Amino acid sequence: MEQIMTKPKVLISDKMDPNAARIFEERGCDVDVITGETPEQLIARIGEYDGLAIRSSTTVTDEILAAATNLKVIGRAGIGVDNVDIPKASARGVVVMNTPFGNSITTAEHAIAMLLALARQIPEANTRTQAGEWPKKDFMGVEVTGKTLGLIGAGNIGAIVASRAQGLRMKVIAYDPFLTPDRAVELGVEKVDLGMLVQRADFITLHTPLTDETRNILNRERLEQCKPGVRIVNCARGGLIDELALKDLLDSDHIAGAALDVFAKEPPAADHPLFGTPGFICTPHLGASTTEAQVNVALQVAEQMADYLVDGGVTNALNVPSLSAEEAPRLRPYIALGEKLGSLVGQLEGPDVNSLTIEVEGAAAELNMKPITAAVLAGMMRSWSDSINMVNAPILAKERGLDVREVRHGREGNYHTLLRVTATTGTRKREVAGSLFGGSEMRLVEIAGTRIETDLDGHMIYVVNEDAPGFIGRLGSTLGEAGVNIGNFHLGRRLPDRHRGGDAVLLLTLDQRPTPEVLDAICELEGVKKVKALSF
Ligand SMILES: NC(=O)C1=CN([C@@H]2O[C@H](COP(=O)(O)OP(=O)(O)OC[C@H]3O[C@@H](n4cnc5c(N)ncnc54)[C@H](O)[C@@H]3O)[C@@H](O)[C@H]2O)C=CC1
Ligand SMILES: O=C(O)CCC(=O)C(=O)O
Repeated sequence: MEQIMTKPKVLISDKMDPNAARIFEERGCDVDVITGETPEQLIARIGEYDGLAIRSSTTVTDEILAAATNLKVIGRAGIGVDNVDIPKASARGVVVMNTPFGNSITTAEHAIAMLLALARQIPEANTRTQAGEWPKKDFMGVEVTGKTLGLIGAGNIGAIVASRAQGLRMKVIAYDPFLTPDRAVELGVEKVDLGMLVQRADFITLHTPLTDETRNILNRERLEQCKPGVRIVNCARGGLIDELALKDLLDSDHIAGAALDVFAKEPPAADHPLFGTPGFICTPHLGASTTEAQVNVALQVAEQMADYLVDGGVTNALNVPSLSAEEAPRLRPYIALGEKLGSLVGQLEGPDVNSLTIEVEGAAAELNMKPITAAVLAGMMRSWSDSINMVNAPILAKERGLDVREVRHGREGNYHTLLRVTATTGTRKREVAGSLFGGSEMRLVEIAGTRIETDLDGHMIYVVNEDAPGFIGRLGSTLGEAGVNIGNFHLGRRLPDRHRGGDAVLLLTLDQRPTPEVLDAICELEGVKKVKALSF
């Protein structure tokens, strides 16, 4: 993917284990650690950075992204990315990554700790005992052994909670629309619907992201349907539970206990209605706060971001396909070739292109095609519109309704490796092909049905003319009279017959950009059918 030639600059804007800064430095990045800034301060600063490493305190809004004119990647040292406007980041071509496993054990352990704390009312018993009381009779707890735990969300953290709860001899049921029956068997959990879960569970723990579907998943109605005496733990995201309804149902003793690590608004107001409610306990979003988890996520986010900024590798990105740091160097010349071929068809056909076919053959057919396709799209659309890169090009192509096909040929062709791009508009079809010589030197090898072999570099002119004697001389004189020097000259006859008297295709590299007057003069030469200035 995109590679930075100067030293990449990274900002760590949230409190993060120092290993992150160390890794960035070791990987050749300049790094600043500046935490606790206001959004305005971040907006003023962000323009100078290529990478932004965050936890949950920094909220990356479109305003911040708009000011982040150099930003290539945002790395979340953690799982939830609801503090990043991912659609806006994608539209601006910024990769968003997270570390999906680094803190999952820690967060699952926190959920189990909260569950046991609720079952035995440990926080309040502790407070009163240390205050000099001996309130033994006020704290009758419940055993968890033999009780039913209802998991809402059985992904990474939910699965770990299930295994720990099974160790405590609990029966685990789970509501997760994406949980397959096979996976449920593997986890040893019973898959149920949400209605069934709330009716049967003695304890409920939540482990979903906050989405439009999960917001208020435990709303007042669902909370009222819960088994009387239920205890609920949320170490996932605020907003999954209706906090006011939770307060009312704790007050009425329908719910025996609730433990929140996360709140709809963080930090919550000092007079939050749940504070002081009997049976309610909370922690300040501590789910991921262990030494082990913070080292894990810091190391992982820094390695991933450096892979991208230094080598072009992409891991755990939420808005682009993965590309390993080993694959990236092999793909880099194809990405460059794809961008050039895309740019060529984009310049020749303009924004009328409505479908694009990308074919790979020979050695190219062994590679991950997604980055090559993204490069062709970026090259093509960048010739019509600014701020396009490999991250936002596939999204913008989809928005435009561009039909994009990828074809991988097993056949052996004339070239060791070949990338062919065919763009169609309502009326025309444009086919170009390129190859790599010596592993990395790119060449255009076919255009308009004509075999040719040229670099696509600098200022060029593309000419289609009737193949007749004297034309090249007249063209040379026209350019010479205008003071335009020809650097390179490539000529081919159109396939398949390549007969004399048909059309010829010329690609000229010039030392300077041709003026509109020069192009008009070439257009007027006898036999000229098409002239187009190109630049790469
Ligand atoms: N308190 C804390 O400090 C931390 C909180 N978290 C939160 O925990 C959440 C879960 O993390 P992981 O398990 O790693 O994520 P995950 O992506 O592995 O699992 C999420 C699960 O939720 C399920 N899900 C999605 N929509 C659902 C719906 N409408 N109803 C029921 N299930 C649904 C998915 O199918 C998936 O299995 C994260 O999204 C994050 O917000 C994560 C780490 C630390
Ligand atoms: O970074 C943190 O402390 C919060 C972790 C978290 O919420 C997450 O990883 O989703």
